[in-house]
Amino acid sequence: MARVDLDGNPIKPITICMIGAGGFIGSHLCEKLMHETPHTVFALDVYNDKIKHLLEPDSLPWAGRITFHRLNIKHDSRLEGLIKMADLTINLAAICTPADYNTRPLDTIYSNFIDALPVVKYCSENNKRLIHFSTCEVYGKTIGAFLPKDSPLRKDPAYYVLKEDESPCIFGSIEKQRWSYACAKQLIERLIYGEGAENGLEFTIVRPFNWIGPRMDFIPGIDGPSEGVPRVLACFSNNLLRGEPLKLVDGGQSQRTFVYIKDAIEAVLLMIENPARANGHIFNVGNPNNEVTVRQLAEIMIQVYSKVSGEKTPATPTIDVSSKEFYGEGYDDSDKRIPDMTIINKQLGWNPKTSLFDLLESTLTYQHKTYAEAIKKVIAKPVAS
Ligand SMILES: NC(=O)c1ccc[n+]([C@@H]2O[C@H](COP(=O)([O-])OP(=O)(O)OC[C@H]3O[C@@H](n4cnc5c(N)ncnc54)[C@H](O)[C@@H]3O)[C@@H](O)[C@H]2O)c1
Ligand SMILES: O=c1ccn([C@@H]2O[C@H](COP(=O)(O)OP(=O)(O)O[C@H]3OC[C@@H](O)[C@H](O)[C@H]3O)[C@@H](O)[C@H]2O)c(=O)[nH]1
Repeated sequence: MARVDLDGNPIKPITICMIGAGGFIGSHLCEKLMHETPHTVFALDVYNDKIKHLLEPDSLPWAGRITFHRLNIKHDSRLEGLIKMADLTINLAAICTPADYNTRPLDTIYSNFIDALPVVKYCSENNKRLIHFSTCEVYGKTIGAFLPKDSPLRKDPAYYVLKEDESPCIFGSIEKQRWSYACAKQLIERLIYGEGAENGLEFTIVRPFNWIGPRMDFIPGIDGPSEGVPRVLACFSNNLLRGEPLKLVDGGQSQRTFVYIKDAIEAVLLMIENPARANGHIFNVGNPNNEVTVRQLAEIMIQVYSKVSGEKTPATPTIDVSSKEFYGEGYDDSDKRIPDMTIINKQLGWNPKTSLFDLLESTLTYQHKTYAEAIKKVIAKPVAS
């Protein structure tokens, strides 16, 4: 049965240059493209651990449709040629773990702005379509965050719902270096938008709202550095696997909406295969129905993990820590992230399906299956004298 786009036109196979294909989102996107479409992928990244299962053995049904190119886009002459050979470039490459933003602000700014400049240039000069991954963090803080704590207006959606074509970008002061990432992402968005307006670049910008699922980041001391600080799903998974209390930064009062990676990848495939509907647009991709405070997230994960692992919940399941202690100087946070869904509904007819409980059940099942044995060995091993 020939595959058709949202307007009933047959979808013809294309070649995609995917930068950062070896990461969390990239690995799921490569899986989707190999399993469900005829498209060809050049997978560019410095690592390929998360996509190795797609690259070998040669007997895989899609063999030949995905090739891995180990390169660092900061300084690799192969980049332009690969963009020119493809029909579409998807740029996922970034330093995107908050623990780095205030501790490695220069690397963060270079990674999220400077290093993306040649990608945009090569696409624009060669009339190639670009799908660029930004972040919901470009919205920063809500307008409501500045209202008095007891103001009834805080309940008014006009003060907290985040809309691509209306909401401002509100960051903390310069010494709050956490915002180095979001501000770099804002400026690359503005550059891409300008290339579209002035030079006709066909672009789509994606603002992910906390996509979570298997293969996100790493478990410190197992498949990442012991001192590494990944994003909250991996931090909490690590604490649960080790039977440690989950650390709630500044009491875990910040709110987030989480969307299952598999739902979100559906939205990206719609953007890839419906260029006429996606070009020129910025899209929120998230699940407004899955809002929790970080403390509530911890509580649900504790409950689900004990169901998945059969282990009982430790006496002290959570502890509060200060952001200064956990992240160091210059941390700041987004208070609330609820995506307005009007534009993505209208253009692509996409909506998320998976509840927070269900996505956490499948993700923690994966985490427990993948890491529990290795963690037991590490815990059992006497500390090196
Ligand atoms: N996961 C989310 O919830 C989320 C939310 C908002 C924004 N994003 C954005 O989506 C994109 C992908 O995020 P992710 O969650 O998959 O992160 P990730 O860290 O798992 O993936 C990023 C990948 O880019 C690669 N990369 C970084 N710099 C590179 C370079 N110079 N050359 C080659 N490869 C390089 C990394 O090796 C990594 O594999 C990022 O741009 C991020 O800002 C993700
Ligand atoms: O162990 C932890 C880890 C994190 N947290 C808190 O959990 C919340 C989420 O933290 P994360 O590290 O997952 O990342 P954030 O949601 O703040 O930003 C992320 O959003 C989407 C993308 O732009 C990036 O992947 C990243 O910037 C923050 O309030 C953080 O302070 C804890 O309370 N305890």
